[in-house]
Amino acid sequence: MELNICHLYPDLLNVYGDVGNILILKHRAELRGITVNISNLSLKDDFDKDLYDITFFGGGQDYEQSIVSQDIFDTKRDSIKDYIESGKVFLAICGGYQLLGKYYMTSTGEKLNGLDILNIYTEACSDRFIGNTAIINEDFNETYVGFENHSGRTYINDLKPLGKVLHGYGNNGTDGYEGCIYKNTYGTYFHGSLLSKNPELADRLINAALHKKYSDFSLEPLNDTFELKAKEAILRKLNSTKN
Ligand SMILES: NC(=O)CC[C@H](N)C(=O)O
Repeated sequence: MELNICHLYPDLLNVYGDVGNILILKHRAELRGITVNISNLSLKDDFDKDLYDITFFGGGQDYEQSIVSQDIFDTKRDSIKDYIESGKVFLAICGGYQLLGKYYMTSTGEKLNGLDILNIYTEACSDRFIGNTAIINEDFNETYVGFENHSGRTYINDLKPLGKVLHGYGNNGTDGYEGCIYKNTYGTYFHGSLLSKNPELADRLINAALHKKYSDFSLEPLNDTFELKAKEAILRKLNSTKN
C-alpha cells in the first residue's frame, strides 16, 4: 500500500514545527509497511487532486499568508475544492485553516480572500491567543492537546468543531469550540506539532486516507504508551494551573 502526501507551501507556512505533522504521518504509516511519498507544492505549482491521499496546509504569519492567499486562489482553488468535496483527507493548521474559509481579516484591516471551501470566516484582533490548549471530541471520545498562537478569531457557523475547549481559547475565545471538521477535512489552531501529541488523530487521518484508496485493509495498532503518558502529563499540568 502507498500514501501520497502533499505539503502545501512548506517554504512559506511552517511555524511551530508544523512539518512535524507530515513526519508523524510518514512514520506511523511506514511502521505499518505502507510506502509514503511526500510532494511539496508552493507558488505557481498546480495541485492535482487525483495524485494525493492526504494534504497538509500549515500556519504562518500574516505577511506570508497574504502571499499564499493570492497564489492558492489563482492556481489551486478549484482542484483543492474538488479534492475536499470528494472526501479526501486534508489537515489545515492555523493560517492554513483560516485560508480554507471565506476570508481572513488581519488586525491591520487587510482582507485576505479564503478559498471559500469551508463555511467559516476569521477576523483578527490586536491581542493574540497564545498558550497550551486541550479539547475534547465527544463523538470520538478523544482528548487532544496542542499549542495555539493566533490573532484570528474564527467562526464556524454550522460546521462541527474538532472539539470543545477544555483549556485555552479555541476558535474565538467565546463559543467554546476549537477547529472544525468537514467531510475528511480537519481545521485547527493546534500547533505543536498536533499529530506528535495526538497519535489517535494521526491514525484517524491515515485510516480515512487508506479507506478512500483501498477497500480492504486494517491498520494494526501501535504502542503509543509514551505518547499517551506525555499527553496525560500535559493535561495534569493544565488542570493544575487552571484558575
Ligand atoms: N500561527 C498562525 O498560523 C497564525 C495565523 C494568523 N497569522 C493569525 O495570527 O491569526
